[in-house]
Amino acid sequence: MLDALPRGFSMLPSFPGSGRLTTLPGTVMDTLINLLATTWHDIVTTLHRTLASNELAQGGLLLGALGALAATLRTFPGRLWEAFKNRFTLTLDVQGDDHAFPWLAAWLAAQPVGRHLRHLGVVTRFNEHMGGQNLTLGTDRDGDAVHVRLVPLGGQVLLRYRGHWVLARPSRERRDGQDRKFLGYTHALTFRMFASARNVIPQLLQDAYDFTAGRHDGRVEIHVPEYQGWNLAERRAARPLSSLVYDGDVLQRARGDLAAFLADRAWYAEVGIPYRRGYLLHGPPGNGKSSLVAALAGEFGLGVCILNLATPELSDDRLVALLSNLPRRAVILLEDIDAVFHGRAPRTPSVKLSFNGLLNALDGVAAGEDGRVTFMTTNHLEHLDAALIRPGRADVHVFLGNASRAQVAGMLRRFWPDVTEGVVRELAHRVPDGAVSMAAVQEFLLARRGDFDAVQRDWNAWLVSVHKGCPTKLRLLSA
Ligand SMILES: Nc1ncnc2c1ncn2[C@@H]1O[C@H](COP(=O)(O)OP(=O)(O)OP(=O)(O)O)[C@@H](O)[C@H]1O
Repeated sequence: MLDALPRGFSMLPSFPGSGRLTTLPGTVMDTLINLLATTWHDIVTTLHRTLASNELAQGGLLLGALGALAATLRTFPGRLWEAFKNRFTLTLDVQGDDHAFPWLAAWLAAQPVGRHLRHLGVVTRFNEHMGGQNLTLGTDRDGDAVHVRLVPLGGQVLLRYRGHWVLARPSRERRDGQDRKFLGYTHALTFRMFASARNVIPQLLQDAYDFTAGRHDGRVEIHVPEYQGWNLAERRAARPLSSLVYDGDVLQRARGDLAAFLADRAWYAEVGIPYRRGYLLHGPPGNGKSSLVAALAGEFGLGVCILNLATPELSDDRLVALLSNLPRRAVILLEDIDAVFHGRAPRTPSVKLSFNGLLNALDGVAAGEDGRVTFMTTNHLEHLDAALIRPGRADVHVFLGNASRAQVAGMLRRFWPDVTEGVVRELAHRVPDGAVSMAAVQEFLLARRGDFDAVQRDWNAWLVSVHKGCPTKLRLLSA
């Protein structure tokens, strides 16, 4: 049939316009077809002649064919497995920055087969929920136990869950920023199972959640930003609220307000108000702003996400992502906001965040059902733009000033509960109201821990020394 076609080659006529093949005149079509057929015929004939007369070419072809076959056979099981996986199995992926990750990781580590995971990591700053094997190495200077934990980072195990086979695989990937700067690791968990196991996934999630829920041990989890999510940096023993001494009913009001907010979720939804509350703690340094946040968090079993707004890595977009990605039951703490903006202007060129970006992020959608509790602290209320601290962004303003006499007395009682009330009051009375910070009082008492005579002996000299540069207060003191 091909042989019957005319051979030869002739120049194609040029066609005006955008003529398509179907519009070509019949003779031109014929010429084109003939040309293609002739070329194909020539190729086949040449190949045939070469192979018939050249053993080397024959061998080469055979080797090539065998190579192709071997390659196909080699990849065949993999491709068969891929096809099988796609057809009959399903995958459940959980990324490390997702709230469900610690539940599932802990659940997996607690399964008997979890012990067979072969890629382990050692962590000393860990979340109980990470699961793994806890090792106690000794005690530190304070007598607190020093733990490390072996956590699964890789490998895979096959386990049986509610009558289904599940292949579980923890993994982690290195994350690099610009110029290959190491940013940390991204953790993930993959569960692969037969498609028929789809209906046990909700139960698996429920079991993992139940496994970790209610395990709160009273420690406050401190989170720091990691990329667009949060990383558990530390678990601190919660500070009891009773260990803090504030003036008047400051503490009770702050506690009551937060308690009411946490209990009011349904009401907020009902009246359509975004479920969030902002607290502004202001006053001179060392008077318990950060301590109050930590103590309230411990009291209500909340975590604390500490965010430094001045860091050059914090852009407007990243702040929005971080605020909408808070861990469950965690408050956000923006410390020393006056160090970032003076009015609306950034204090240093390294601050990437814009003032409007901060306002928008604070106004953004509250994170999930948990709502959002924001604490801002500042030593200089007067440096802050009114827009930042208006109700809606900072609903409750709490002033924590220097120690009042009542606070000094309270601190003395904490250190020496057995000292008579008369002595405590007399010592406290010598301190002018608002003249020293609570941190300074604490430091003085700590240095004389267990030696009340030294406290009485050094009290006046100490007051004079902390009042250097404050003549009015000194006069009061010596009066
Ligand atoms: N009202 C208080 N009651 C008991 N201890 C206090 C009080 N205020 C401060 N302290 C003690 O002083 C130290 C410093 O307190 P904290 O860091 O909370 O102060 P701050 O107001 O946040 O300071 P800054 O403004 O410098 O960040 C803490 O160790 C804390 O125990």
